[in-house]
Amino acid sequence: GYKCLTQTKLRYTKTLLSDLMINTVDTENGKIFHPLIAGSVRLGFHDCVGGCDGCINLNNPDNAGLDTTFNALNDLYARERIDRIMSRADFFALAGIVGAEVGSKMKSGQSQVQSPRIPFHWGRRDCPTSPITTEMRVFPNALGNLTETVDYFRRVFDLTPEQLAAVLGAHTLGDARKDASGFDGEWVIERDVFDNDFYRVLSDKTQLWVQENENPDDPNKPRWQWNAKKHREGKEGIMMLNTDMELFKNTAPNSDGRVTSCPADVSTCPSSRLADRVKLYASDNAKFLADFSVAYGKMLTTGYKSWELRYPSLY
Ligand code: HEM
Repeated sequence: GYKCLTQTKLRYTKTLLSDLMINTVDTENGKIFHPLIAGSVRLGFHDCVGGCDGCINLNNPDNAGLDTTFNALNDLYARERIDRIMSRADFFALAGIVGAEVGSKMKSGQSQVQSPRIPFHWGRRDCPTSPITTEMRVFPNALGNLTETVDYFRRVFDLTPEQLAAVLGAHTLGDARKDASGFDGEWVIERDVFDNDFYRVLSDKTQLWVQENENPDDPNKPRWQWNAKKHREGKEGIMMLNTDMELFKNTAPNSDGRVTSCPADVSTCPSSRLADRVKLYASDNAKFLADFSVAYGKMLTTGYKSWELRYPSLY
């Protein structure tokens, strides 16, 4: 096991991670983005389902799309001998934290940045086959309704419904891909910027939310999602998953994820019980970042008793 982690070594590892995230770029539709920012925040979450253990099963379809981030982080961990400093599970959790921090600084033309402050404790243990595993963990169903999602996050992460509403704001980062999850599009225009934009877009009626199936040819794998008609003229596809939309609207999807009550205009469905939270976060970025930090920080300690994880020491 690891005996101690100093603030100095923690700061050093965080710098390696943020440099990697800033220096790794990709382009889509002629726009540059930093895929490891979103990927790291998602990986931090996925590694902690069933307990944070530094082990990912890339053959689980719910991990589709994580491979780029997984490989880049594992390369860094090996190349810089971070295995001398912390477990891989600690490293993945730290990457999630750094992803949110770097994303919060990606806003252009902003004089004063508001950043999340996610607590980092260390002492996580890796599974014996780290970084890979054949274990099949169960991830939330993107076609599901609010009750299912609230139950999942209470059971798996001990989060309250309000904390669920806060962590889903992570979807302001990154995108969903046809060749990964089968869903398609970005949640907001600026996919690298971590702020409360997810809630502003979600609660914006002028987006004209319409439910569409992105995979109509395979009846066994429906991919119902909410597309914003406002942006559909261009290539930019702004979308929400059912589970995102359910934070704001009570859409009553059936078991396939299809909505029949308001598919052509979500604004005609009634408000969900978390709609006021969505509006609160939409109007208050500092409050969102504070609540996100607590809830995501809690997710990143899943599977450990409080005394098993420690703050880094000063010396
Ligand atoms: C109801 C719960 C959730 C569902 C159903 C869900 C589902 C998904 C899906 C389908 C994708 C697209 C994957 C792809 O096609 O590449 C995605 C991406 C993402 N998710 Fe979630 N997610 C949930 C909760 C969360 C949480 C709690 C976090 C972190 C706190 C998170 C962070 C992300 C990020 C950052 C991406 C973008 C990844 C990238 O661009 O590489 N998600 N999620």
